[in-house]
Amino acid sequence: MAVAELSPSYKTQLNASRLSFLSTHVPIRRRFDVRPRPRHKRDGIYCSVTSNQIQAPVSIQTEQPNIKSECYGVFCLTYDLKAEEETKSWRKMVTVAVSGAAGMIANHLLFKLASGEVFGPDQPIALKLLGSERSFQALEGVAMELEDSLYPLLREVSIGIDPYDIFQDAEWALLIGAKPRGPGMERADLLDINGQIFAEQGKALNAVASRNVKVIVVGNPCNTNALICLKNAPNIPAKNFHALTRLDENRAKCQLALKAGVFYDKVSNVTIWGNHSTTQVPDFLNARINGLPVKEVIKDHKWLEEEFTEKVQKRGGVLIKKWGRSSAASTAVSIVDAIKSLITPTPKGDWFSSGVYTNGNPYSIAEDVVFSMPCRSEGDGDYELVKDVKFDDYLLTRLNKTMAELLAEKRCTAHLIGEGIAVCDLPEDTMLPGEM
Ligand SMILES: NC(=O)C1=CN([C@@H]2O[C@H](COP(=O)(O)OP(=O)(O)OC[C@H]3O[C@@H](n4cnc5c(N)ncnc54)[C@H](OP(=O)(O)O)[C@@H]3O)[C@@H](O)[C@H]2O)C=CC1
Ligand SMILES: O=C([O-])CC(=O)C(=O)O
Repeated sequence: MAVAELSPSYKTQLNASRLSFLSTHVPIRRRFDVRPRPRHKRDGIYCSVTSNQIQAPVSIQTEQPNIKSECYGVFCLTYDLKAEEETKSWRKMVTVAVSGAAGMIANHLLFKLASGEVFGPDQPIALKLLGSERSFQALEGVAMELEDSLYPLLREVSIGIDPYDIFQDAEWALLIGAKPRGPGMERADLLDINGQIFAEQGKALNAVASRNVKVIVVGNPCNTNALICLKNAPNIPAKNFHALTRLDENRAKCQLALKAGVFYDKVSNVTIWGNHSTTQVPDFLNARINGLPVKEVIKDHKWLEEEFTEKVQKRGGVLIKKWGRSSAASTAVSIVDAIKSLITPTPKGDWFSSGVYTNGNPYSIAEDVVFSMPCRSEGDGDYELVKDVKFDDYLLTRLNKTMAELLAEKRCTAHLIGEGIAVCDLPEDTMLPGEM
């Protein structure tokens, strides 16, 4: 299945005895074994997991023809880490799988993950990058850039096109890859095409990922993709699945700060309710500026109800018009924020937004959908929904609209979640933030 490749630059650096060691004595072990290794042996960085269709040039033969995959490139090097005192205080490796890894968002995100910015300066990381035949070359390019960045914490990188390989033992799965909606494409078609991707990835996570994997779905339509993914992964707690609405929260905070003339760290308690679409509801009723209710600080309530809400809902589309492509850097930042919100205790009195499974929610939101709601975490990867939030007629009317949209998306993907035949009666104006 996998074909070994030694990147030419490394080939030239290796002396003959090392090469002969690699070609004959590479210990055959699981690629993603992250247990501490005796004698501080370290894998190289770059390992490829490919399917039969991908013809990577062969340069290392291990003489065991039945081996499904093997290390290659710099990933095959071994190092004596005895001298590296700092590694003694490092934590156990964390394994992070990323789909759409050759895409624009991933191109920002991967380097943040590898740098230690996300999981901390004592957290070694294994990155497992999922692409496709279409993107495999680009994926190799991404892996090469990761190699060349010499991140001390980045201990393993593997690339591949089979989610059953790439999701093996994943503790985090950041699902970014999804087909963009092309001109003339019906939203129902988009839901179906992407839904199939997420159904397959849900099955793969169910089969091979860590039982406590945390899944953040970014690829759009992310709420319904997350629902499809979790429904296809019955052995993983539904609570572990998130749809990314943190970018919307960040956008809302920015607009409120701008209007109030304060720096955005003064804005707290911002909830995005519902779907990551133009029906999303940025909640200014419960949000605070300098600890005060937003409505006491921003007296222009018409602006809040009309301009602010629409600005947040359509920010993605305005940016696409200016930039010519959708938000990538700020999305990557918001994925980092979303992860950090789960692995660090939420500041007292505050909360964060995430699209999560609605079963058991205290707000009377329909069960069995993925809906963005206010969450708090102890920093253990888990979260609880915030109970003390207020509702008024304005908020409730909009909550009902975004809920109706999500229920329609769910009906439209019934065939992917084991609920029979799909019926697509999506509201006409169902749009992603980037579509306008
Ligand atoms: N939730 C949020 O807040 C946001 C979500 N998004 C969404 O994130 C996703 C990724 O965005 P971005 O990284 O900018 O997009 P890119 O187009 O740069 O990358 C997307 C990746 O998706 C993969 N993909 C999977 N299936 C298909 C398919 N059938 N056809 C084409 N490509 C496919 C491709 O990788 P490969 O070939 O390797 O599979 C591609 O590299 C999009 O769905 C976008 O709408 C964007 C911004 C914000
Ligand atoms: O619509 C898109 O693809 C981009 C998007 O989600 C956003 O900018 O929020």
